Parts: sequence; structure tokens; C-alpha cells
Amino acid sequence: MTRSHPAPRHGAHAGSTVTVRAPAKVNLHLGVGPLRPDGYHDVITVLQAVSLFDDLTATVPATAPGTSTTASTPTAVDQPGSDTSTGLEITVAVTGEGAAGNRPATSTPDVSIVPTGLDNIAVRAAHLVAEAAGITSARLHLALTKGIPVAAGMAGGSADAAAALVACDALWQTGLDRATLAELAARLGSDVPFPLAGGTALGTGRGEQLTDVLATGEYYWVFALADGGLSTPAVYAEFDRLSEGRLRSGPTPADDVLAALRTGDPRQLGAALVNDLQPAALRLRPALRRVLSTGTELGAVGAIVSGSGPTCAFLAAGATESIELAASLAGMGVARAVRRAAGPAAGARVVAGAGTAPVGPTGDGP
Ligand SMILES: C[C@](O)(CO)[C@H](O)COP(=O)(O)OP(=O)(O)OC[C@H]1O[C@@H](n2ccc(N)nc2=O)[C@H](O)[C@@H]1O
Ligand SMILES: Nc1ncnc2c1ncn2[C@@H]1O[C@H](COP(=O)(O)OP(=O)(O)OP(=O)(O)O)[C@@H](O)[C@H]1O
Repeated sequence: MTRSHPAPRHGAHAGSTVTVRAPAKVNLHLGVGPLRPDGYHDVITVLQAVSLFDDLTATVPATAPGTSTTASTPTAVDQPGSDTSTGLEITVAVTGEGAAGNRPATSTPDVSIVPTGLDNIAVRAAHLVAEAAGITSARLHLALTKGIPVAAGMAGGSADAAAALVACDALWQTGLDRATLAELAARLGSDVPFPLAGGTALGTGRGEQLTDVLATGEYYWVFALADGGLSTPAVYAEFDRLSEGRLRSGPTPADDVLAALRTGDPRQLGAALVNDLQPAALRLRPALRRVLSTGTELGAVGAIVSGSGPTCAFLAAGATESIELAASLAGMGVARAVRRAAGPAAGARVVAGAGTAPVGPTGDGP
């Protein structure tokens, strides 16, 4: 069965709106196996959601796409874009990290800009929800407020995709269950199921198969953001180049990180952090070596490239130490910007509009 514009009785009349907040991630362990025939790598990874967020507001526009205006703060930059490739008419506006014109002059434009057409992963997510629910015609405006740096190894696009899945499900009242949303998420990208779930989880397969892990404690992170982004496929390709000729079996298991998470001791976790993509990221961005050593010298109990980079993640011994570390790191001038965050944070959830749920205590940052 197909439906045209979702009917008012479903709550998706013009002006209906829902805002979903989704978290960034850091890989506490990223073991990478050899290249598979399908172009992916088997991984064993432990992911933690941290309190850097993207907010996605999905609205049924009151006016025709292209003529709608978007609310923005005086300093924000909007990128109106339109996807009308199907019966879905979707416009996108971006403010914050990755909005065009709002990035440092030295950044690489192709990976650091958030696209606003069908190539925006949130738009693709909306298409998947419509398809799963049998909706063939609808108008939608997606306003992204990005707090997660773009192409930075923190799964910002994946967070937006997870947010769009939850937002469209709520806005269109499609009633898709969590397992179906997780399945759609895995089709969008290896990292997408995780920001849907949040918390701390073990990822296997290409990273999309998640299992809960027993984790105690709260962890205080400091992130050193870099100018420009790194392309995830390029970092994996560099990983392949570096491992060429070496006999490699499967990805390294995450036992040390899992044991540390059970104790809740940040020092133990800091010593156990592993990222098999780090040598590749450092090869592509040699300057990150200095960022990592600076954080360690300033007292971080763990220092690692986040995912495919170029963000560097530092684990602090506690909340106070994270404030001191962030201030010192910012003062050293080795990073474009420094952000503090706590983990684990909650997964993608409605924070305003239909079905608003209260924001949890770990959901709003340190
Ligand atoms: C580096 C990580 O962020 C760690 O969590 C993820 O592995 C990347 O996940 P992602 O950005 O969602 O990646 P996808 O969109 O699924 O894949 C993009 C590209 O990254 C490479 N890729 C990704 C995941 C994986 N397990 N092996 C890969 O080789 C492939 O070249 C793929 O074409
Ligand atoms: N909503 C979006 N937000 C950010 N980037 C997007 C979005 N949609 C598409 N992209 C594209 O995806 C690319 C990767 O961006 P993203 O911020 O997800 O990188 P990442 O955090 O390094 O990814 P990961 O950690 O999952 O490998 C960008 O270069 C951008 O062109």
C-alpha cells in the first residue's frame, strides 16, 4: 500500500515538527582485519557515544520547497538545498560545523562541507523510512545544527542519519520498531546503527552488528579538532597500503578495553585504547603526532586518533582534569578547536515535538 502526503490524522500536517538529538562517537578499540572482497574490512570495535551532538529538526513545510525560509542565528550559515528526485521533496539547511562558508580557509572543501542534496545521508535516511512505510509522496524540511565536526572520525553524518530515521518515524507516525530502524541504519553506513543505540557497544562485521557491553563509570574526554577532514575510504586504503605484504588474520580482539570498562577506571581504559587506523591517519596527517604527544604531556591518561581521524581524543582522569587539559591544550595552539565531552551519552532521541522524552543526566555534556 502506498500513501501520498501523510494525512493530518497521522500528525504530519503542515507545520508539524520534531527535533532529534544524536551523539558523536569515539572508538575505544578499533581492530581492523584484511580487505574483504566487497571492499569493506571486518572490524572488532568498541564504540562509546559522547556528549557532542547534532540536532536535526524535521518539519512538514507550510510553503513549497525552495520558498521556505529557515530559522537561523545571526552567526549561523544556512545551505538551502533541495532533493526532488522522487515523490519526496526534501530541503536541507545546515548550521554550525560543516555549513558552507563556516569552515576554516585551510580545510579541504570536498570532505569538510555537508552536502544538502540526495548525497546528504540524512536525506537518504528519510527516503528509507518513507520506502519502509510505503510513503511515496511527502514534503519535508531538515534543519541540521551540527555540533559534531565533519569528516572528523566522530561519525557526524552517521549521527544525522540516525536522527533522521527517528525523526521521520516520529513525524510520519510510521510506527517502525527499533529493530527495523537498526536494519535501515546498517544499510546507510557501518557507523549508523551505533548513534541510534548510544551508550557503549561492541561492533563486529563491518562495525554495524552491535552488542551491549558491560561498562561502568563515566568518562571525561577532550577532543582536539583539526583543520579539514579525512576521508574514511582514503584512510582504510592507506591502512591497506601499510599492511601490504604482511600476513594478517582477523581483527585484533578488544579484551583489554572490555576488561577496563568493567572496572570503570579511566587510567586502565586510557592504557588499553587501540586504533588500527591510527598509523594510516598519521601517515596522511603527520602533524597529528604532535597533537597526540602534547595531550599526553599535558596529563591525558589516554591519547588516540578518533576512528578514521583527524580528531584526536584524549581521556582525562576525571571531570576536573578534563577542564584543565582542555584549557592547556587550547593554549598550545595545536588544534583548530578543543571540545570537552562525557561518555557514555544516550542514543538518538526526540528532544522536542512529537513524543518528547526527557533529556537524561548524561545527555547534555560534562
Ligand atoms: C572508521 C569507522 O568510523 C570506525 O567506527 C567506521 O569503520 C567507518 O564507518 P562509516 O563511515 O559508516 O563507513 P561506510 O559508510 O560504511 O563505508 C565507507 C567506506 O569506508 C570503508 N570501510 C568502512 C567500514 C569498514 N568496516 N570497512 C571499510 O573498508 C570502505 O571503503 C567503505 O566504502
Ligand atoms: N549530514 C551529514 N553530515 C556530515 N557529513 C555528511 C552528511 N551527509 C553526507 N556527508 C558527507 O559524508 C562525509 C563524511 O562525513 P562524517 O562527518 O560522517 O565523517 P566521519 O565522522 O569521519 O565519519 P565516520 O567516523 O563515520 O567514518 C563528508 O565528507 C560529507 O561530504
